[in-house]
Amino acid sequence: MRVDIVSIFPEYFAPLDLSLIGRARANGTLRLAVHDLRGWTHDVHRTVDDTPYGGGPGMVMRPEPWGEALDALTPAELPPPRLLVPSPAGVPFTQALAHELAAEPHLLFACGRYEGIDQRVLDHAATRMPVTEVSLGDYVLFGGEVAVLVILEAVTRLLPGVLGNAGSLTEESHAHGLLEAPMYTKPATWRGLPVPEVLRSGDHGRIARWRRDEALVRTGRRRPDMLAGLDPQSLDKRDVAA
Ligand SMILES: N#Cc1c(-c2ccc3cc[nH]c3c2)n[nH]c1N
Repeated sequence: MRVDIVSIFPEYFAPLDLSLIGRARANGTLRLAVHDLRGWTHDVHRTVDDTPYGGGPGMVMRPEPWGEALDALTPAELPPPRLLVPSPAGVPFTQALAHELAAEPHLLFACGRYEGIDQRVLDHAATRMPVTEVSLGDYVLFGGEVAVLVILEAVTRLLPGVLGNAGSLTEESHAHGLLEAPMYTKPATWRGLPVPEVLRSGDHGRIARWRRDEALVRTGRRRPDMLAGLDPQSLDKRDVAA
């Protein structure tokens, strides 16, 4: 997968040299480049923002640098990337969207700052490539960089070979529409607290049932909205009894 990121704070992405993302870059699974938007400005102050038409607080990111940046990163001889624009007004970023993005050959992230990017940048880009405004959640950040770090981590861990134990992907929260069950490791008793006996029973059928029940109960208590969204086909009669 190729990933390009455009930001006025390229140093925000230094952490992408670390850990599993760093390894994915080193082995070629992920080809990532970070670009400073100011490289596409032409004035002495390298200006990227201006006052909003119609008035209002703050500044808006100018379209010209963005237009030149997106042109430079989407050469006509290559298939267009999917443009992702973090925004409080975006569609929710979910595990399902992470899987969708993990199947894309080329992602291009546009990190806004100030009050956001001039809308015409997105409108014009949409004439040449798929554009998705995406939001991490219902709160407001200073800019898109943190969102890109989150999205990139969620997507990269889904790429083949990145996670040493691909089995993790099948049992984790949101992998099957539920929150994951509680996890335990040694010692068997810690500060007087024992590991649930079933997990030490060696009875894999009982263990699987216990984990499913715990996942259903935990999801019902913490995220009833997820239960409401579950495909009834994914439940069996034992789930109903839980
Ligand atoms: N994704 C996302 C966001 C943002 C966000 C994204 C981009 C910019 C550019 C200026 N301010 C921003 C806030 N706030 N909250 C979210 N869930």
